[in-house]
Amino acid sequence: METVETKIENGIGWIILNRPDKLNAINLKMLEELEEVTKNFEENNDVKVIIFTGNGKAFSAGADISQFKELNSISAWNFAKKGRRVMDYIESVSKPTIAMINGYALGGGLELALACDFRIAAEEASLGLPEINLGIYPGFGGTQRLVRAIGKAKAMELMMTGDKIPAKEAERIGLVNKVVSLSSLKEETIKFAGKLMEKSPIALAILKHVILYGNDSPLLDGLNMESLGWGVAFSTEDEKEGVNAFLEKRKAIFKGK
Ligand SMILES: CCCCC/C=C/C(=O)SCCNC(=O)CCNC(=O)[C@H](O)C(C)(C)COP(=O)(O)OP(=O)(O)OC[C@H]1O[C@@H](n2cnc3c(N)ncnc32)[C@H](O)[C@@H]1OP(=O)(O)O
Repeated sequence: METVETKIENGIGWIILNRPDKLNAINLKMLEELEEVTKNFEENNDVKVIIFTGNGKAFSAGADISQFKELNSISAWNFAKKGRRVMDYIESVSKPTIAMINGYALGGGLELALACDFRIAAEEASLGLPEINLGIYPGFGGTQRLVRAIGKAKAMELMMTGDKIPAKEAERIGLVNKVVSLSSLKEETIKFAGKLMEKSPIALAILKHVILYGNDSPLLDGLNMESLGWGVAFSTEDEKEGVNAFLEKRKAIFKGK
């Protein structure tokens, strides 16, 4: 891989954006590699949780602006569609995903973080969608995901002013789940991932699907999805284990079966 590093450690699949001299700006190559490594981790049984982060002082400063010089309306549309497809894929992965935001998360970088299930940020991080300052606007799904994450008023403010906000403010408005010091970011993120790894991966996968797609559907469809998925959970060994463990007053050990 040219633009991302990967490793698997203790059930965690790490995807590390690796263009630190360009603040991990997302070019076409990185988009392609992100898709490939995410697919590999989705299919690898050793990976229970996927964590995205960046090398150096940024998570990612967004799409690579230097590539914009060559774009016309059609190629820009195609670039945006490709980026969107990759972000949609990352969002749809059946395993829990965490964006570990170590520094700048701007533009397409924040859009990548928004495609993850959870965002844990360092106090020093700065977040925003500054595309409007380039005469464009978010194109990797941000116009839709940010509104759903924090509500229309704040989302419109962030996108239409292009202001960057510190991690603490991002936490206050519900854009990130947790803010910790940079020195404890990795440890705290691993601890959070550990909590997820104790759960049934099948129940998590069904739950994630119901939350994501149920909430984008009419209420009745979402509620139907919830009941159907709830029934499906009863076909698993994990459900039997969870219920038996409670009744036998012991900790459940889920096998993902
Ligand atoms: C077609 C589909 C598009 C999908 C929608 C997404 C759009 C976007 O994401 S547009 C990009 C939005 N992001 C930005 O506008 C942020 C741009 N960067 C900055 O404003 C600053 O770099 C900074 C505030 C994040 C950090 O400033 P500073 O600490 O002073 O660092 P430098 O500016 O010197 O940056 C170091 C190095 O990195 C290059 N770089 C930074 N961001 C990008 C980027 N988004 N694209 C390409 N290159 C970037 C910067 O040019 C420097 O490179 P050198 O000059 O070669 O050292």
